[in-house]
Order: sequence, then structure tokens, then C-alpha cells
Amino acid sequence: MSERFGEFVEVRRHGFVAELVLDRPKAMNAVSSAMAVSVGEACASLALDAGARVVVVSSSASRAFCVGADLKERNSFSDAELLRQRPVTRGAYGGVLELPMPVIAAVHGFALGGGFELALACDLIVADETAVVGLPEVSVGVIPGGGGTQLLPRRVGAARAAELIFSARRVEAREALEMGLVDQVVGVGGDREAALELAGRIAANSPVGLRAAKRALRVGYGLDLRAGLEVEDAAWRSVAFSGDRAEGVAAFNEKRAPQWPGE
Ligand SMILES: CCCCCCCCCCCCC/C=C/C(=O)SCCNC(=O)CCNC(=O)[C@H](O)C(C)(C)COP(=O)(O)OP(=O)(O)OC[C@H]1O[C@@H](n2cnc3c(N)ncnc32)[C@H](O)[C@@H]1OP(=O)(O)O
Repeated sequence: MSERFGEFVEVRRHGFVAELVLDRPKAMNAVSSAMAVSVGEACASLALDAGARVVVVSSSASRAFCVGADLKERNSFSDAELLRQRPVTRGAYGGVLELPMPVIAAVHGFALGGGFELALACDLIVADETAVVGLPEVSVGVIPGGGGTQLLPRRVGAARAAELIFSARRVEAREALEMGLVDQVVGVGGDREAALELAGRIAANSPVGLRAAKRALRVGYGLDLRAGLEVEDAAWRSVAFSGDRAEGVAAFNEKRAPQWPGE
């Protein structure tokens, strides 16, 4: 089953895994205003979809995951249009970043600028050997405005993030793995399959537990230890009396696979 969101985004279902496909291959998924709106709308729909336990963000473009903001479209923007586009951009990134379930980016080819920021907004990044990532915004007179200045340091530390953003350099798959820019590298063309396989394994776990664990990880990160432990405790309490917990404990003791109620 699949659903289109505008011309450039499709959401497909694979059991409890939803796949958000960036589908503007002729432009290497360069993110136009229309595409940003569609990404935001697709995320708003997925956020309310209890059947979507894990989301994979993939690309139909053969040479790229996403090459960032559509520089052709932006070349024609007036100052007013650029400012009007800003909330749309933030809405799209926020939509991905705030998805309540685990999100995995399947990256092949170029993931540059806003395109890599989109991958950074996901929880995990699975890349193939062709992946080339980077935040080249300062080379076109802007800055990573899709979360990159905040998300990249959280992945690789402040100094490495500074080196990548200041130099605007591209990083190929193997070095990206060593640096922690991506979490897995697979053979050429294998990123989508590997991401869907990982998503399927994660989706076999409690949806209630997955969402609570993501909340604790996201909200607690960056807090001091005491505050972080309070965030964890609140997340623990949110699942302590859930149907999923009851089913998980019962299934273990009855030596059977759990049938998660998802509540
Ligand atoms: C889905 C996300 C949801 C959120 C939405 C957010 C909106 C967007 C993000 C905004 C966030 C704010 C800050 C972010 C800013 C940016 O992202 S700035 C742009 C950063 N990206 C780049 O700098 C990459 C630019 N492209 C290149 O470096 C090269 O094109 C390449 C990708 C390395 C490929 O090179 P090569 O193989 O030599 O091919 P080319 O001839 O250069 O390109 C082929 C055609 O593709 C067009 N193209 C490439 N990139 C873009 C682009 N970013 N925008 C528009 N078009 C692009 C290129 O012009 C060629 O077109 P033709 O000449 O018509 O063939």
C-alpha cells in the first residue's frame, strides 16, 4: 500500500515499517518549496499512524539521497519569498526530527547540505559504498539551516563538526563511517534493503517501548545527569502499566512471541 504526498513524496507500507520516499529523481531530490511542504505533510500523517512502528527515509534518485535546498529555485527567490520559505523548511525538518518512532535514513550517493541535515534528523543512517555526505552551505554563502549546526556536533563532537562545516568538504562512505557520520555502510545499492531489514528487526519490539525510549534518548540528551535520569523515570512510568508491558512479560513467561497491543 502506498500514499502520495504531492508530486515528490511517497509513503509506502511494509507491515509495521513505513517508508518515506524522496521522489524527485530528475533533480537529485533537490528540496524545492513544494517538496518541503510534502515532507512536512507526510511526517504529520506518520506521527499519528499507530501502525507505523519504524520509519525509513529513502530516495528514488539513483545518484543521490538529497542534494539539499533547490539552489535553482532559491536563485529566483525574492527576500520576502526566502523568508516565507523558512517556516516551511523548519516544518519539514521538524517533522522528521519530531517523529515519535525510530527513523532510519537509507543513503546512497550525495547527501549534501539540507540533504545531509535531513539524514541527521533521523535516528540512524544506513549508507551504501557510494554515499558522499557533507554540509557545504558556507560555500554557497549560507549556513546549515536545517539543524546541521546542532545535530552534527551531537554525532561527531564540536571540533569535527566545525571542521566539516567550515571546510564544506564532502566525506565518502568509509571515512563517514569511521567519523560516526553514518552508522552502517553496505555494498553498492544495498542501503534501502539494509535499512528496511534493520527497521523490520526494530519493529518486532514494543511500539510503546520504542516511542518511550526515543523520548528519553532525545529529551534527556544534553541535560545534566540528574535531570536526564528524571526524564528516563518519566518515560519508564509512561510504559510501566501499558498493555505492551503486560503482553511482553506474559509472552516471555509463556515462551511465545508477543502480540503487541501498542498501548
Ligand atoms: C526533504 C527535506 C525536508 C526539509 C526541506 C528543507 C529545505 C531545504 C533545506 C534548507 C535548509 C537550509 C540550509 C540548507 C542549504 C542547502 O542545502 S544549500 C545547498 C547544499 N547543496 C549543495 O551545495 C550541493 C550542490 N550540488 C553539487 O555540489 C553538485 O551538483 C553535485 C551534487 C556534487 C553533483 O555534481 P555533478 O555530478 O557534477 O552534477 P551537476 O552537473 O553539478 O548537477 C547535476 C544537475 O543537478 C543540479 N543540482 C545539483 N545540486 C542541486 C541543488 N542543490 N539544487 C538545484 N539543482 C541542483 C545541477 O544544477 C545540475 O542541473 P542541470 O545543469 O540542469 O543538469
